[in-house]
Amino acid sequence: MKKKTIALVAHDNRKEDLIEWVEWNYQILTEHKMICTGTTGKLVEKAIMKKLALEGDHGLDITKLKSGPLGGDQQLGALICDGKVDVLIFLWDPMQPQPHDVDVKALLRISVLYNLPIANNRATADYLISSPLFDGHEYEPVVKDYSSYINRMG
Ligand SMILES: O=C(CO)COP(=O)(O)O
Repeated sequence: MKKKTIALVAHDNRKEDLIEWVEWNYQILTEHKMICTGTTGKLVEKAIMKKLALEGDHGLDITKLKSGPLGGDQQLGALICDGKVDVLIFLWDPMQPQPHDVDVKALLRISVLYNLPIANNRATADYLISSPLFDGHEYEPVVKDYSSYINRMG
């Protein structure tokens, strides 16, 4: 089975939700690579370590980017442009304005542009993680052909 790279991101008011979801799904998640924005990553790592009763140098495949408002969303967007992310679980907060709203919008836009499977709420995250395409299958999203746009002369 080819490991997928799962990006996990949650705004502060949605972190509890994401961690609960991670606790439900840690067995599947730990079969893949995880990449998170900074604070989310620390919480995800802590939750999985607790589930697996791990300590210290745990060997989990989890990358922590910068915190979202400090550029983590943009780092993740760049990885998506480079085809380095397979799935994005991004529980964003619909009830609170974010100081980095433009970065959030950019991350969502780039995810749609590259036809990335994205979940912005737990129900969709449940559907994604239980899809046969999530575990055990290769899946290459079809990306629209932008060559005429790339080759335009202005
Ligand atoms: O703000 C975020 C996404 O927009 C999440 O960042 P943190 O995981 O660092 O809290």
